[in-house]
Amino acid sequence: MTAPPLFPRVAVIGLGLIGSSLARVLRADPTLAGELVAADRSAAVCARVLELGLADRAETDPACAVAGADLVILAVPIGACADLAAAIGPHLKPGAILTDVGSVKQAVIRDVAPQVPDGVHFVPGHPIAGTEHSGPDAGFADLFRGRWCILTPPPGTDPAAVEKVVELWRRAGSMIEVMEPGHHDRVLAITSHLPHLIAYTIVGTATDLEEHLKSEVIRFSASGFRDFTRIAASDPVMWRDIFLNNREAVLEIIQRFTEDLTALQRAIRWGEAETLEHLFTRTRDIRRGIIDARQA
Ligand SMILES: NC(=O)C1=CN([C@@H]2O[C@H](COP(=O)(O)OP(=O)(O)OC[C@H]3O[C@@H](n4cnc5c(N)ncnc54)[C@H](O)[C@@H]3O)[C@@H](O)[C@H]2O)C=CC1
Ligand SMILES: O=C(O)C(=O)Cc1ccc(O)cc1
Repeated sequence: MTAPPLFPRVAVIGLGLIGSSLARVLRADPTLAGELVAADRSAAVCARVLELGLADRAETDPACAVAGADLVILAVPIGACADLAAAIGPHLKPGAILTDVGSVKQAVIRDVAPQVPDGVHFVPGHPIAGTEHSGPDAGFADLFRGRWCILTPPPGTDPAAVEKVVELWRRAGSMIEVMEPGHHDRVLAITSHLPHLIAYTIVGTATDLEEHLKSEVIRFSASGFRDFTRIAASDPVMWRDIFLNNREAVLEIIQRFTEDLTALQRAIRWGEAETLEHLFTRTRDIRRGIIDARQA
């Protein structure tokens, strides 16, 4: 007799880039998941998910989708989590595990935890992997391979539930780190949220240029600007929600960034060659450190 899968029934809510990538991981490993139920508020997404063979069933009503599920994964924009948690909370099976993939953790915990009934285990998570694309066709099973996934379980969370979510991400090929949610939000403010904000700003500045200059920018765009346009093409609703929900940490890091930018502005104005070279040497060391860590 074969052993039952780790999660006999899984419900994935939100079948965009991340949800559909996870669905592909779950589909590929019968020892990981049994029945897979998809829920998305878009009927078109539900239909596409079934066409792609990513789920056994697809529902537009999340409450129907979570009934009887052993694992429920929220993979929707952060701003949708509060209402969604309220809608599914009463329908979660006792003993079920609820997890999410949101890019900000304190706000999601604030919005979701109060809706989680006793006996259901909430293990918040965040895969540090993605692209600028959205929707069920954009997902792929290898998205998480070799990338970090950060879990931020509240104190007192059942260790067996945390271990099961760790195992899910291990099977997706990720490396796992457990972190306090506030710390997660500060780290991501600098490593992910500020870079996206800078990209949106640079591309916005180029967009506002006079017409003739703008067409030259597009025509002759060198790789630096092109890289920024990739990031600035990321989903507007998702990033709106990230900035609104990681307000404190992002404002703090913008303040520091602005001070550093002003210092650079000053160095350029006054021709302080050494200041510029010194900073650019330090930043090159950071890049080398990242590459070395990846190869280690
Ligand atoms: N895109 C990325 O690179 C990464 C995204 N994340 C997080 O993953 C989550 C999902 O992001 P993506 O997959 O990129 O988004 P996406 O835009 O590709 O997909 C989101 C899906 O959720 C559905 N949806 C929205 N509100 C809903 C609701 N109330 N009920 C049911 N379905 C709903 C949409 O119809 C859509 O199909 C976000 O919270 C984001 O912060 C985490 C890591 C990377
Ligand atoms: O596409 C990129 O460069 C990303 O940075 C993807 C990404 C977006 C949001 C996250 O919370 C994690 C990863």
